[in-house]
Amino acid sequence: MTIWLTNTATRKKEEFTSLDPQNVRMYVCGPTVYDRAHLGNGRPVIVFDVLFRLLRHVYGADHVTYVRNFTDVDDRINETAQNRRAAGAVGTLEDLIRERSDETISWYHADMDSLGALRPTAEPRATGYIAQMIAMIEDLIAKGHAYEAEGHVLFAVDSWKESYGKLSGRSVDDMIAGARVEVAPYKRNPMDFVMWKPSSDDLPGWDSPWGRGRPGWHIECSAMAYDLLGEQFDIHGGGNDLMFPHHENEIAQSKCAGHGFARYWLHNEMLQVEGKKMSKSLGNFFTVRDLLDHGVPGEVIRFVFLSTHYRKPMDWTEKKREEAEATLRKWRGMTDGVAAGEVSKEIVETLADDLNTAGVISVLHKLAGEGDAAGLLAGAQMVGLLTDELGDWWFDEADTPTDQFMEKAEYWINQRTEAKKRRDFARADFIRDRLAEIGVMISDTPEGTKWMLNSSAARVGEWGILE
Ligand SMILES: Nc1ncnc2c1ncn2[C@@H]1O[C@H](COP(=O)(O)OP(=O)(O)OP(=O)(O)O)[C@@H](O)[C@H]1O
Ligand SMILES: [Zn+2]
Repeated sequence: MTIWLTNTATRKKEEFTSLDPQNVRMYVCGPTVYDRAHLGNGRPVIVFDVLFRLLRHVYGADHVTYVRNFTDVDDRINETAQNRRAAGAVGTLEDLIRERSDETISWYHADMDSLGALRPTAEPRATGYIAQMIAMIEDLIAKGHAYEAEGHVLFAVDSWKESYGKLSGRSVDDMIAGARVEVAPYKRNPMDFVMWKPSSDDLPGWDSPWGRGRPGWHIECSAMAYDLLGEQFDIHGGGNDLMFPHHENEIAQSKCAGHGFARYWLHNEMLQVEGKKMSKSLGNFFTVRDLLDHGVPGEVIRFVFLSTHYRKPMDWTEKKREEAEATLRKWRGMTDGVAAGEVSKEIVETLADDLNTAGVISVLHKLAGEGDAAGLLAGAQMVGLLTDELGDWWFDEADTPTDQFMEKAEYWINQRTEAKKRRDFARADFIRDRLAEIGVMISDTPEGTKWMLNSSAARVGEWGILE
């Protein structure tokens, strides 16, 4: 089985070979944990989850290491903590920062679990690797690739000028001409970037050979990847918005430290809103949680993402949501109670062709059309659809109320109406609450009391609790 991946570093679709098939290693840049993930942030999570699943399928589940970090050193996190302190929250700034990061990480886990993403093998937090970052910076200074200036340590792009910019295909001179670079007086070249910066007393900081300070963003990924995956590893991923400067800078630091670093670079395209990247800074975003809270199942979100190839821009539309939901309802109905068969060769080959998830969905439609429920289930599960974990939004026809259930429900709803007429509100509320436990959700409307079945209620159909 050959996996083909489009390597940004060469701009070609290449045959993937692993350095060590016993331990295939992948690093993906994770979120900065200052706020809820927006829908766009969900895209790389799903794309690299699909790659993780494919690698596990081909090399074996125990032979793949997937690292995705949490960036928990960031001025936006500091700001939320400072605001909380200003609003009267107790604790040191460090405590409040920790609290904010912990909270954001738990939201991130809950939201990404809802999209059916497997947890990576390791999820390092930048604050746990400060010593490794300092060691790497010292090494780069010793090798002549970095210099200290006014409490900052900067990477000297001129020390690696011929290679800097290769990934994104620009020369240092082009970058200077095109970029809005921060021109700090202590920079030797305007493209030099910060690896360490000083912290004032009201900011988090760590002791270092250059005084109390904190790391820049890029060195975090270089140091964590080195520590957890070694000098060289197979795949590095992230959104294409990170290609420059973040990935370019990771490469410069790691290569100049003498590491082979990543062999294949994969970048997902952006989720857009009216032609622009969905992003926090543009304010054109909604969160994954917003959608889930509005009743859009995580499985439907996942399906919509899989319908577009990862290297194409896409947007979120109501029409896509509807179609995804209708398809999933049909497939769930077809595969209910069915045991998964073998994953077809066609599915694996399609997926292995540069993660052609849209192609996989076409094959799944074909299997559904042929009535091959076992094959459909196995193929869908290969890309994380139709799994048990994602199934709780759907219930099968057998869950629609029987006549007997309907009669009972109507009877008790009438009892409640009578109780309300008698102004026996305690009794009315008792009946309403017991009905909810049984799975009868009622709402009082101007047209009278309406109800619907909630088949995931705690005690569906246990009428005894009302007698
Ligand atoms: N609109 C988008 N579509 C796809 N991927 C995105 C989008 N926006 C961000 N990402 C990806 O999400 C991951 C987490 O990014 P990060 O935490 O830096 O985002 P952020 O700073 O919160 O978001 P923003 O880019 O909106 O300011 C990165 O891999 C990034 O490439
Ligand atoms: Zn990174």
